[in-house]
Amino acid sequence: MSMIAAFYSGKSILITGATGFMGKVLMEKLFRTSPDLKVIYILVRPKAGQTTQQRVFQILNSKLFEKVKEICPNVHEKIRAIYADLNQNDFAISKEDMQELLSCTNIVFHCAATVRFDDHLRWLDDAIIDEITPKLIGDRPNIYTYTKALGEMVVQQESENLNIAIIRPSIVGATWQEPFPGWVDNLNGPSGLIIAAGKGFLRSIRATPMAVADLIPVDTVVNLTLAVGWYTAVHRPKSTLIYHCTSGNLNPCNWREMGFQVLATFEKVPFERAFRRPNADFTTNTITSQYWNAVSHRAPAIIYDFYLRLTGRKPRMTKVMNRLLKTVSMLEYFVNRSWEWSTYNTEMLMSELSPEDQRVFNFDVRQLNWLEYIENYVLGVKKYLLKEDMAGIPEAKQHLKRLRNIHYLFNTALLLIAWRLLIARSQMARNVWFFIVSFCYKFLSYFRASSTLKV
Ligand SMILES: CCCCCCCCCCCCCCCC(=O)SCCNC(=O)CCNC(=O)[C@H](O)C(C)(C)COP(=O)(O)OP(=O)(O)OC[C@H]1O[C@@H](n2cnc3c(N)ncnc32)[C@H](O)[C@@H]1OP(=O)(O)O
Ligand SMILES: NC(=O)C1=CN([C@@H]2O[C@H](COP(=O)(O)OP(=O)(O)OC[C@H]3O[C@@H](n4cnc5c(N)ncnc54)[C@H](OP(=O)(O)O)[C@@H]3O)[C@@H](O)[C@H]2O)C=CC1
Repeated sequence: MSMIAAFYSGKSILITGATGFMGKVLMEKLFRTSPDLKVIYILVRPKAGQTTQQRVFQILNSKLFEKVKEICPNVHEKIRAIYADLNQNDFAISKEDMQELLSCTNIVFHCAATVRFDDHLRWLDDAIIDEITPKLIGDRPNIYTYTKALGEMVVQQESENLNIAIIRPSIVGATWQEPFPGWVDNLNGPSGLIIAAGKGFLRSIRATPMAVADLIPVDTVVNLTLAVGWYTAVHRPKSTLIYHCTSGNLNPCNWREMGFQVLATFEKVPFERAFRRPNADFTTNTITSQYWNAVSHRAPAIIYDFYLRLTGRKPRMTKVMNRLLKTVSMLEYFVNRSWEWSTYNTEMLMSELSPEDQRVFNFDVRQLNWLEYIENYVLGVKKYLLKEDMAGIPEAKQHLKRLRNIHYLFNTALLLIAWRLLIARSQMARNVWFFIVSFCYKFLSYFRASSTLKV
């Protein structure tokens, strides 16, 4: 019997950010392993024209929750969606709901956050904020990392007699094993770049090939989170423990290996209707990177937009490319550095788990096979983000062959034009050209003569 699963049975649990990537996987795992938990309160705000109830309905009807619905058929009765907006005073939670939460909640998992890198700080006048932001964030690469640090500080300062723990995941990726491999539902982190590369938009990135690609599967983060919840409540450590949920020092993989495997998977399962053939060059040099941005990214976008204009359609590729390059530039900080995270607390926790718990709540990233994981990740991006059917693979491969032929044709035409221009302007180029032509002619004549002799 899993002690962790038993711990959550009969409990009332509050999750913030349950509609997000990690929150959904957390909720799914809780229902699957502790189906007799009492209730999960989730703080939800209406979004994109959907009410809070519609959002919950959509989550429960997604593929992610298929297994849960078999194990816990009354799952919808065990979710209590509470209207909330964490940006508002008292989170905009009604008095009755707040009362219920305060009196019934046993455990809180706080996952909500805005994960955009460029959100604005709000408390002051915009002009003042813009001026002081660089000073406030100091060496940090963006407002996101600065506000995460502030969040940790507030939690530690205000915790009083609560048992709390902090989990710091690195770059969270698709599921490794549970409830099935490769599940992902948003464009953050590597997922957006995998799409951009697979569709042939992104062909070069300023990244350090040997830097550690510290990815961590979302189900690993969730398993650690649930184990931490159990340990913190049962063992009540004297101080607030920080758990690094990272792969870098236990099972490192670098960006070069990762890029290579991503490209290898595109060969087997290409994405549909690619703009260009997928390729991923990593360069550390700023000038080379700018060159590739001009030649490999902006120029094809401009040419394609020209073609769209010629055929009476609205140009759009330059806009898409500008957005993509902006996103890539925001992620560059993380792909050009390696960090060493202490996994002392995480390993200590692992040693405290029973063999059964180590199996059910596995967060031992040493068991992760990167090649298999990345292949499943790319497949997951294709299936769950792009919603592409596997039946379309032969057509996608044909399309890539056509793109390759267009590429060869285009390059040959370019070479001929360049050569023609050179010949027109330079005596030396003309001499080289006549030398090559006469050499080829003599070569062919010799072979013709020798084959005639044999006959
Ligand atoms: C073979 C190569 C593999 C190489 C693989 C390298 C992986 C290298 C990963 C490093 C990753 C480090 C991460 C560490 C720490 C966290 O893990 S924190 C969680 C991660 N957070 C993020 O990734 C957020 C990054 N994104 C942003 O901050 C904002 O989207 C940006 C970059 C500022 C863009 O803002 P914006 O111009 O206002 O654009 P926004 O309205 O957000 O979106 C515009 C369009 O772009 C799309 N979009 C948004 N985000 C993305 C995205 N990430 N990608 C693509 N499209 C996107 C939107 O869907 C939208 O499309 P439409 O709806 O218009 O059709
Ligand atoms: N993804 C990653 O690579 C990493 C993530 N993390 C951290 O893990 C946590 C979860 O991230 P992830 O699931 O990827 O992020 P998502 O963007 O997928 O989810 C964020 C969640 O927070 C909710 N939220 C944001 N603002 C508010 C608000 N004002 N009121 C109510 N709810 C709000 C969102 O609700 P809604 O659906 O309504 O927008 C959503 O449920 C975050 O704390 C993040 O910083 C840490 C390291 C890496």
